[in-house]
Amino acid sequence: MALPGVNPTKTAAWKKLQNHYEAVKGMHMKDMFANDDKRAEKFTIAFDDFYVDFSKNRITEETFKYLLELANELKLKEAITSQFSGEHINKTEDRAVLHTALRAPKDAEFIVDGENVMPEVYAVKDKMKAFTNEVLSGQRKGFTGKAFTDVVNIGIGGSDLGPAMVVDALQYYKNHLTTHFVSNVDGDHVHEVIKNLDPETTLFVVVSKTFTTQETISNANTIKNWFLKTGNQEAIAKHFVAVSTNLDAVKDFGIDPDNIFPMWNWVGGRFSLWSAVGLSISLAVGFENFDALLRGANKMDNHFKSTDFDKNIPVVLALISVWYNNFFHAESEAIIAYSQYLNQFATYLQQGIMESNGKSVDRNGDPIDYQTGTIIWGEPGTNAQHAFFQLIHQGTKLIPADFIGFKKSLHGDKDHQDKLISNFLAQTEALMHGKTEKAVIAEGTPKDIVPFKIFQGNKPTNTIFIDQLSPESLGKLIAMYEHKIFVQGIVWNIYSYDQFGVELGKQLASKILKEFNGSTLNEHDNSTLRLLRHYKQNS
Ligand SMILES: O=P(O)(O)OC[C@H]1O[C@](O)(CO)[C@@H](O)[C@@H]1O
Repeated sequence: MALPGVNPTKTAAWKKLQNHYEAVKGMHMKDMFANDDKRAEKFTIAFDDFYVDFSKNRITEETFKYLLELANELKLKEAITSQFSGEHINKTEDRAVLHTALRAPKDAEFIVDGENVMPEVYAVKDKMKAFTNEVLSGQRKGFTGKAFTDVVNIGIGGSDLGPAMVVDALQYYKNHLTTHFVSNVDGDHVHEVIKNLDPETTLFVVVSKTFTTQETISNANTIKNWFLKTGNQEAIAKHFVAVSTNLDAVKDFGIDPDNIFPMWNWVGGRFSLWSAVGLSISLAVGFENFDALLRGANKMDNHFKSTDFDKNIPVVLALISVWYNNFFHAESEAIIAYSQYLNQFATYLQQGIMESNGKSVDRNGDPIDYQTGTIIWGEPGTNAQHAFFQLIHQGTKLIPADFIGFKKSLHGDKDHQDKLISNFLAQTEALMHGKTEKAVIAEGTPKDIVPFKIFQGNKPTNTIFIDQLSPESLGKLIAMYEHKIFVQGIVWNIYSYDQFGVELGKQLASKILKEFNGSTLNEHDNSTLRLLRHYKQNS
């Protein structure tokens, strides 16, 4: 069954929400809490080691009811079933969307075009496990017989951001290998990374679903040429492996067919870290930890698939985000993780969320006249507090934020942890409560300074409180956002799994690249033409 193409703004629930918004928009959350001492209890979901409090939002029980009605009216349950059953819900590319199969148990069944993909999934997992163990034990060696000390992941977008974020997030669990990531076509990136590497002890993992991406192929070629200054063609087989769906192109590049880890078209790039794209994760933290990451994601998949919507974390977070995006006209959402380990988490989610839901044509092919994908940004707390929190607290924009925190630290420094978590809790309280004129005056503030010290409050946040950062809890957290993306795509009546919006710039860049070497210039607007000439003259 194809996903329906219903304009959400035409549903009965949307109309109810629209009217209801007029009644709610002026309410202060402070009063909502004062009038209902069970509010936090009602708007909290506990699942496994996750405690998600969404009570500090500008919602009432009525809002929540209408949002759930919206999900039902738009047939979310049926859409979830379509996704998990391998239907080609990525209609514009005619593909199934089954990253969930990658983290399912071996005896699960995921049918793509009439065939259960689980045996293939597990064959690749077994290959990853064996390869990881051989590298880590030193059994697999470089061309001069030395064990590997370094791994370089060469990829971009989904072939870089997921592995890079996870390796950084799980650095506490890391082993002796040093992991590097080369992504940008900026030559300074690749040269900066290789300048201190020893070709005899470095393993290169070229990750590209298509194996045609300009950045990745350029970086891989630069590294191969650098490598060939020391090693010979035969040595390449020991030092280069690839992850791709394009097996012929990988072979043409010169990589030994035994060193290819396949992936599949039913895995989108930005949802691929669970596949062999995660090889550098497995190498960095060991296969057992990689598997635990997958296990965590699978637990979130089951929660998403089988929990009623009112207790379903991804569904609730998605609907609340729709509430702000489409009724309050909030343009962005901040992701603030109170863990330095999650330093790259917001950057990673930018691709997941913005590449998926940054669309303006609906599932019928018609232009959309309502807001879709939100702008995602963020930095870890407490650093973010000293950077941009001023604007969230006292600026003119409404910025709903997810606060992610962990009850226990990894190094066990209770003094630091108490300080960190006191900030984590204080910020959402301050954002909700604000500070009244009366309170500012009571502090003895000079009269002319009083207006500047008032905080309106009423700033929405979700608190995602997790026991501890582990491969498993990280897997759940990532999967939680993946499902949120899916739900929002269903509500907004868009296709979340293509990314045609990145193509135009790529096409023009390849045209311009040719003009650098030729004497004739193509037709361009006057600005681009002058810039192009400026570059040609001065480079
Ligand atoms: O893995 P590939 O094919 O090199 O693609 C890299 C990235 O490029 C994109 O297609 C567009 O940026 C992403 O969706 C993808 O993750």
